[in-house]
Amino acid sequence: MIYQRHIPREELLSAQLELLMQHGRVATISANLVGVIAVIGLFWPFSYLPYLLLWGAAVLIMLLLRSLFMSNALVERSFNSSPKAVYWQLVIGSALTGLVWSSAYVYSALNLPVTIQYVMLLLIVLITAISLAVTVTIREHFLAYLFTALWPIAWWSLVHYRDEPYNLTIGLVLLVVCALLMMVSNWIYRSFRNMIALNWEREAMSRELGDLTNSLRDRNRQLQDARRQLTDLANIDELTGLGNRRLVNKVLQEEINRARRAGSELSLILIDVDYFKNYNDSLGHSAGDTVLQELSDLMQRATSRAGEVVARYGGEEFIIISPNSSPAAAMRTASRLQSLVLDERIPHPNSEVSDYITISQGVVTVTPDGELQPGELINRADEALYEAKGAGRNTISVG
Ligand SMILES: Nc1nc2c(ncn2[C@@H]2O[C@H](COP(=O)(O)OP(=O)(O)OP(=O)(O)O)[C@@H](O)[C@H]2O)c(=O)[nH]1
Repeated sequence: MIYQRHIPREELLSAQLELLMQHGRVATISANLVGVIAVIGLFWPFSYLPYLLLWGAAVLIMLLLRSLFMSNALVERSFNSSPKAVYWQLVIGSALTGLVWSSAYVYSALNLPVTIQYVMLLLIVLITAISLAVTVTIREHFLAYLFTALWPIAWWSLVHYRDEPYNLTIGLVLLVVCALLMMVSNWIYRSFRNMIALNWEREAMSRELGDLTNSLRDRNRQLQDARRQLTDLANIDELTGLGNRRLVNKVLQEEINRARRAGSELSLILIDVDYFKNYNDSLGHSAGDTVLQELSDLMQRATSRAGEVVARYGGEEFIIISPNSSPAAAMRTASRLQSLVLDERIPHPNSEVSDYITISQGVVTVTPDGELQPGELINRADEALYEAKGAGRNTISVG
């Protein structure tokens, strides 16, 4: 489920701070640096040089500290851990820079030719415009600058309207400019904030989508496992743990196809317990079950060739599918199984052939042609088994 989320205030502030420092750092510092150089150039002929240089050095140190602070905050990502602290330091830095420019203007108005005063005003307006463009992601950062740079100049000009003919105009125009800039900064700031919030929401949603995709992938894997387990269960005989008739049909078809392609031999051994009905009747059905389980273990021990499959074909009938197996090899497997069963000496109280459990086996080997079907192969093995039964049981007959 995807929810419409709204960016938490702290995260919004962190994102704004990062944007401001990434994009505003170089531009703000460069604009102020150019301003300092311009002031030194303009004031040079009219001021006491050591004081001017001292002022320039102080402002440069402040700019350098501001730049270092921003670089540091970006590297250590302190705007994430303590955004409020970074916010206030940036706002204070901005206010201090504004004060530098308003005081420089007042100084020029009081001590320097009027042309220099106007050039200063132009310079400060330019720096303010640059500041607006690059630092407005934090509105207060820009407003702190505006109210310490242009705002004091406006009021100073109005108060000293008699000193210069244009002071009144400058004061009034600057008040209007300040009001306009406040409106514009508010408008740009809102756009930025929406952009950041939208971006955050998009990232949050894509993160959630990623989580959803992962959990869907997990569920899919679980379903596939469950399906595989179900298929396995459907192919397994519950009593003996061997493959069942369903598996025999599937494997036999596959092995016939493979042997047909490879032109190789395929052997089948059909096994039946002798006088098993009598055994059940004498010792009970559950004793019969135990015998079937013991025999299935022996069959697995008797098979050793790669790809051989032992399965319970039904009732007390078992089957061994032996790929790439010659008649001689199949006969060896059947003989080994017969010996193992006899060696086990499982008492049979009512067998006409032995005092112990015995089995009869029908063996058939084919090199499948284009026509051979699994059923035909089973029938041939069944006929051989029938022969073995007819020959007195506890025997192996080859079909
Ligand atoms: N205990 C037990 N008996 C089973 C199971 N499945 C089939 N049988 C029994 O196996 C016996 C098979 O008997 P028949 O097919 O008459 O053959 P037989 O008595 O073994 O005689 P021959 O095969 O001719 O030697 C039946 O009594 C079935 O009830 C099983 O899962 N457990």
